[in-house]
Amino acid sequence: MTEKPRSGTTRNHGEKLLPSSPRANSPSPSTTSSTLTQQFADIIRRYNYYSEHIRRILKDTDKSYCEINDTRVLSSEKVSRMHLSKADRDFFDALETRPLALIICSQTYNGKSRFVNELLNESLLPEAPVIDQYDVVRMVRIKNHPIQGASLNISGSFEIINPDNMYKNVSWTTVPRDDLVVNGTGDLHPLAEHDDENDQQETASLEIRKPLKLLNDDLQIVITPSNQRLNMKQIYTQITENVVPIFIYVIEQDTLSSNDIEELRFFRSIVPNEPILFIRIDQSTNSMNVGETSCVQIFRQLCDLGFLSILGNTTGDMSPDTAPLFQSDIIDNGLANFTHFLTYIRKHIDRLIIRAVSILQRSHEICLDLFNDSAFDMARDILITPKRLSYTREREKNLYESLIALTNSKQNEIQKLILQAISEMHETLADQACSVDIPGIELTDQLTVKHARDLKKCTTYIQEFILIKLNETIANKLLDSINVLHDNYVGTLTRCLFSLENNASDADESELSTSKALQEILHSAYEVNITLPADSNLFQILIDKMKELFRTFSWSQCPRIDPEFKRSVALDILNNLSEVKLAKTVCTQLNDRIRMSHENFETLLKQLEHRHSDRLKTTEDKQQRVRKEYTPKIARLLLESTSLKDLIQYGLPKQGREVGRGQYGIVYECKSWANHLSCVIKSVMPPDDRHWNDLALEFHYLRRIPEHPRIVKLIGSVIDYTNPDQTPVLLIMERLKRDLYAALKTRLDFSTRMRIALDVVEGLRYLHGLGLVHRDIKLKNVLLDDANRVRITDLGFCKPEVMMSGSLVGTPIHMAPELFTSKYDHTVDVYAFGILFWYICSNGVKLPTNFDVCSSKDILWSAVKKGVRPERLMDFSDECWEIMTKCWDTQPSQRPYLGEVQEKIEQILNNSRKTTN
Ligand SMILES: Nc1ncnc2c1ncn2[C@@H]1O[C@H](COP(=O)(O)OP(=O)(O)OP(=O)(O)O)[C@@H](O)[C@H]1O
Repeated sequence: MTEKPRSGTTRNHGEKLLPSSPRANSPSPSTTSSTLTQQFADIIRRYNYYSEHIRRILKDTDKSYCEINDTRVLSSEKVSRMHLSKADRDFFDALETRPLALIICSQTYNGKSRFVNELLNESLLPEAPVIDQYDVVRMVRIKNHPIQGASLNISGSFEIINPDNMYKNVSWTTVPRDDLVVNGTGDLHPLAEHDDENDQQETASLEIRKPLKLLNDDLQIVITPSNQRLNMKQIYTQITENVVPIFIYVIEQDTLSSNDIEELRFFRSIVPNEPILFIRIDQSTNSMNVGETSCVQIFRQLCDLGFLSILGNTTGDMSPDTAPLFQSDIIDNGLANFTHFLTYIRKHIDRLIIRAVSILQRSHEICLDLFNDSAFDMARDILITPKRLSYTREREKNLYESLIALTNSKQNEIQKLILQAISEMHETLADQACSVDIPGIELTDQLTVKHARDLKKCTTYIQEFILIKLNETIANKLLDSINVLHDNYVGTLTRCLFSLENNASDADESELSTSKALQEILHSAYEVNITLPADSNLFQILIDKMKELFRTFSWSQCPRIDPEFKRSVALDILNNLSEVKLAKTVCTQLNDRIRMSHENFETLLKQLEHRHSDRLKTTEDKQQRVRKEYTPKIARLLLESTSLKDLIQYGLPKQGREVGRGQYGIVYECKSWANHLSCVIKSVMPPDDRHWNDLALEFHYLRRIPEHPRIVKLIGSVIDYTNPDQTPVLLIMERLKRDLYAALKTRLDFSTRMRIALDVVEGLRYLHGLGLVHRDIKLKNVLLDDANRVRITDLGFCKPEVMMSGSLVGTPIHMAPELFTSKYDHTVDVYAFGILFWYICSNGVKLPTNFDVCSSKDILWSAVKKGVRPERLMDFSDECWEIMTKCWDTQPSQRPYLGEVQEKIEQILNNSRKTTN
């Protein structure tokens, strides 16, 4: 698409933007050839103008997404969610690179030629009887070109079919029959043989180039072939090749034949969402009167096919995603004037642009949602991870101390356990030892050992056998007594470590392994070793003890290694075990083991803390970039895409008289816009990028807030690009009667004022419930309707708590002292409400004297920081005074919940009503 100069750039603010809005620029009822050409040109200019904006927004969007991708503030999975789909990209590519084409279809060739000739206002195509209904007619492409010419083109190629078929020195005014009809004769014998070359000749299209006022580089006409042996799909591919199609179906017979119906049905099946404009013309070239009966009949047939609806088509609905089938339309008596035709073409083109801009808008919305979610996740991570780490440390310390205390206190118990195990198993073990096979020992016929060292081996083997058995029993008993602790501590610790591990999952592998290592240590320290497997330390202790006991054993007697010997060795060890010594050694060993594990745990936890603190630093950087850089950038793109959509659909709002002024903009009345009566236009001219961003965020958050009776309704937005040096952003909102400042000037009765206070609290609670903080509550941002009910406005500083980066914003007298520390939360709104409530109770707009004496903003702020607040006025009741003083408490944590404030004001209101009654 090429850039087109804008025309009619004179502008009466709010009245006219060129290209003008669809409604403001409706074609005149009777369209002559020259106005038709003019209006067509306007439509195409408008299309180019908006396309250019869309291209720019798309380019900026791609650039921003690239940056977001490169800086990895979002995971690649999230980034892929906001990227445009392949189908969307193809759509943009088509809009950018292809011209629009009116694709003219009809029941007969004659219908098409009559319509096209009428549209171009010249006899370009031969009509009946030169071409008859059985002629095989080529597809024709008509282009605007300064030099007249024609050629035969093969579909899908830029080549012409054969140099002989190039029409040089075309001088005709009407295309000769032979150039249009396949084989020139018009006879297509069904049994005629076709080779490839003949097929190409037959299906080649005729391209006509000539100076045509109606067309231009961005608009062509394509006439579908007639009676060709191609199927509908091939025809569809051929006629839509390299163009953005607008389908026109000319009906020139009384009804649709079964063949027409079949073709239309097929068309619908291959492109269900493509709308068609049906244009009914009469059969006779002379009469323009069309019979009503046939009109009704055709209408019914098209309804049956699903192109039209008895309820009326929805061409007025500009939503790009809804009911595309019913965007088809029908025009009766289509050649009489082209008014309806032009209206349809403009709406169709608007729909294309709206679809494009909606794709961008949706992508921006997804991106901002992802930012919001990730800002929330990051804030939570930054807040919770250190707490989780210290909790883990605490729990482990508790576990360690309890285990040490337990093992110390359990020495007696362990001693008893050992004694009990020995006595329980005494006989059984002795019996089992009798039948034990000792491997790797060579015995004589008398069952004696051949070498002295084998006797020691036999003895050791039986001793070990006994100890393994004993070990199992003791370990199980020990484990039972420590199980309670395991459940209490190890479970919690494991869970805590697991979540730390999960937290670190976005980070590198080493963090994962640290967490894993901690888990392993936990298990080895407090679980695995307590089960005392055969190769555990406890076992080794017992073996060592045994060795001490049996050092004096004499082997000179050379006993027989028979069951009796085995039993006596077993009994020896069982009888000589000292449970006291064993228990003590077991406890010491357990203590050592636990202490060692505890120290390991501490070392690794420190490492984990370091890694998390590095990670959290990166997270904080990301959080700042998301808050301060990317969110405003995408919000601005969203403001542009949404505003462009609104501009195309509803045009520029008409600006009425000024109703108010803020620091950043002027508010004008506007009688109606976008089907809304009584609106205001807040016109803001952002002086720099920062203000642009603030405005874009205000727009974004206000737009995302579900409708609520206490929050002003945003109807839409438009950026006025008329003057490229000054592009005011117009936010269109519902109109209210006045602001609270104006209302208090006229004085209000007590219950009305309490009602207003309650409404403000309700609105604030709603915003806080959505995670938003208003940050600029003041008299002028509280709007009142005719019944003095409130709608909170000016969400310029309103942000989700997780997106706030501690900026100093607000209106001085309403600003809480902690705003200067950069660390604050939603309670700044409670503070501001306290000041607002002071005004409400004072029933006026006079500054509190304590503030009035401050000669500058800085003096006021330093007084506020020192605790200076508005003075109590004579007629303040205790209850009201208590509410305001609590709300403006210096300590944010001491300020009341708005729910409590609401209850108290309700009580005050009820009491006042009772007194009045
Ligand atoms: N929707 C509305 N209906 C009626 N009047 C409105 C509406 N919105 C704003 N106004 C009037 O316009 C004035 C300016 O509004 P605006 O939101 O631009 O600025 P502000 O809140 O007064 O100041 P600032 O933006 O500097 O904080 C308001 O004080 C109010 O009187």
